[in-house]
Amino acid sequence: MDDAKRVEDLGALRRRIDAIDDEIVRLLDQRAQVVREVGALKGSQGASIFRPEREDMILERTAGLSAQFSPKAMKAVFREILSSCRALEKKTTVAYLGPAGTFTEMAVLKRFGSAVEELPCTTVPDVFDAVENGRADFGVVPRENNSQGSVMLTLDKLLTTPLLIVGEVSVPVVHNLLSLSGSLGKVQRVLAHPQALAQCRQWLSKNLPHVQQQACSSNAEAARLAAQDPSLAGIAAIRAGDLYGLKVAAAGIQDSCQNRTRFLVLGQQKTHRRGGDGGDKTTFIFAVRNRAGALFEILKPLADEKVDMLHLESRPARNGLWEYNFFVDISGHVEDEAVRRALEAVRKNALVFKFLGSYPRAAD
Ligand SMILES: O=C(O)C(=O)C[C@]1(C(=O)O)C=C[C@@H](O)C=C1
Repeated sequence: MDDAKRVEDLGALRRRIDAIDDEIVRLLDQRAQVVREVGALKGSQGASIFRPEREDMILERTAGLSAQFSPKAMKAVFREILSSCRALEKKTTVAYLGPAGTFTEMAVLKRFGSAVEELPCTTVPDVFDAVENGRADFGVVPRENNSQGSVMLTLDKLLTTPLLIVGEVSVPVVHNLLSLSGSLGKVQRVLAHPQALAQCRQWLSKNLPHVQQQACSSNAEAARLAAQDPSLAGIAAIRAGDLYGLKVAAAGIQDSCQNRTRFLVLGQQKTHRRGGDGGDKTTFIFAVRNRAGALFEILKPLADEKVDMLHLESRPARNGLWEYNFFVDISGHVEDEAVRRALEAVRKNALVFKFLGSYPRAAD
């Protein structure tokens, strides 16, 4: 085939691609038009614009439709379509534990897509305050890491906040050693959030045994500082490295390759039932009087109603009496009859009871 023919063929193929792209945009515009109508209808009923359970259904349904693309690729495309469509209904502001480049920001992007106004906050309580005071529509905070356990500041705020949990996001935690040079030999001090230092302990003691370690308020802050001094390296996500112009000195240095963090999405309005097997999750807090069999008795209605308990955790009630608040995650939605009845029974027998929300369970 001569060069002229090849250029002609390439031109023809690209013209076909352009025509298909025109069609995709035409369909996206059509979708946007319908979403605007949904927005107007919901606005007139005072219904919430963000419907995570509906978005999850769309993401899952469309993930399996393509003959060419993987479910992961389809989800990435539709996440952004949903994000832009939602923004046509209403601008959404999301507060999160910042700065930009943290895993919490990655959780924001995974749940909401990029068509949101981001409000980075310096502490977990600040995120709660931003949503409680109406400066943000939603908040995203870390709840639990599967190797380091619970985030106490989040649990403590859940005890008193009027907000509800409206969703959860699970993010794989991949730590990287980032520096200006990208050379391991030049690193004289490693900076990171204490959780990240703990999650990379074995790697650090094996590969940088004599290098000093310094705790920072966040991994993104560690990356920011590393960008100012060539002798420093920060442990952070690749995204933080991109933001601060750092190179990768070592990738994937976390000790567990299963390392994930679960984040909670906080909001003002209840989330509707998604349904399906294991599709929803409900979280509540209770306290009981300290006597024999109290915990067994209060949880018995869950067993009676065949409600699956996913997580049980205690925190000191801080009243000086060695009493505890219990944080519970169960499978199902409060709109499910069995869950409603079980929660009613728990509420009746508890000294303290606080419903924190029913929401779609993170898919991965
Ligand atoms: O179905 C809705 O309630 C919509 O507002 C539409 C839509 C969408 O783009 O499909 C947009 C935002 C919601 O979070 C869920 C879905």
